[in-house]
Amino acid sequence: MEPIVTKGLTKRYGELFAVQNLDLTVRAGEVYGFLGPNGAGKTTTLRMLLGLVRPTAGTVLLNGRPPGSQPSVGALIEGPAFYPYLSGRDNLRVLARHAGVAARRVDVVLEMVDLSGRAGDKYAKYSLGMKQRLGVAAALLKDPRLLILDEPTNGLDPAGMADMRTMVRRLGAAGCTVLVSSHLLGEVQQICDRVGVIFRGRLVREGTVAELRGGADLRVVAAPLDRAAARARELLGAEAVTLADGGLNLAVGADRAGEINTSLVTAGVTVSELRTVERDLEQAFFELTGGETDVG
Ligand SMILES: Nc1ncnc2c1ncn2[C@@H]1O[C@H](COP(=O)(O)OP(=O)(O)OP(=O)(O)O)[C@@H](O)[C@H]1O
Repeated sequence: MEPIVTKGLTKRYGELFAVQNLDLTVRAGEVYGFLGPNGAGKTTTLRMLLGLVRPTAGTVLLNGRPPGSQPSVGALIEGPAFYPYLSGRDNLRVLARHAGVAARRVDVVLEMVDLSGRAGDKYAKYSLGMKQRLGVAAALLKDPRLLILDEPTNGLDPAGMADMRTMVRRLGAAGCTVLVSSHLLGEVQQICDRVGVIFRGRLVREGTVAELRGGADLRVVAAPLDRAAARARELLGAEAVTLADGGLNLAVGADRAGEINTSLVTAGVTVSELRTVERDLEQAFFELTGGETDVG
């Protein structure tokens, strides 16, 4: 059974469709990146997944059941409320008692988020990254099979972000399904198996990081460039050829490199460079959202 399936999920606020007709599937055991610029509808979607916001239309199934109080789902959706004067460990003990979770689980989750060494320190003394990780620890208390994290790296310094990434990867490797939202491509690119891109409330792409990148381009530097461009357009079609940085970017696979080289040389073009370049996710994201990103 899939941990998350939404069908036609929609939330309207007055005239505004915060989320529109969203079909999302998160598979068991994967780390799924929910990527989109600020205001794209990520938080609204996650709130609907957790049953905190009522959809205008559409359905959500978590492990085959409608959202609600399911022990198999943990979430960090907004800064969790902790007692500043209690230690991290004591804060978790309070939560564990409320949730009916055995006290010994507290040290297990502290270890999972790499806070064991600082568990006795007062929450007020924690860095933002440690506070966020304690929030994740709280979400893990009930040993959920599905973890939903809303922008867990928001506001963190690079070291805090790296710690959070390591932690999410480790949870994924341990068999937990994780849905993590972000407006930062780099984050998602580094930790996620699959990515869904949301823009203006709609899911505009879904796939693996590699699929989203759309494969590689061929980069050609040649002279005269105009003749090279004309020949490449004849061979590959105009839409596959882009002039950039004093060369050509060709949207074709590396398997055509030899053929392209021969064709250019035959046309009297001198080829000084011909190599494959990976398109990065940032470029794909930029194209999908028409440049309206908050790429960090
Ligand atoms: N309660 C609400 N009432 C009216 N409009 C809302 C409400 N909640 C969200 N919106 C609007 O819905 C859109 C999507 O917001 P949402 O918070 O889901 O985006 P987001 O992708 O999570 O962005 P961010 O990263 O900035 O939180 C925004 O235009 C927002 O202003």
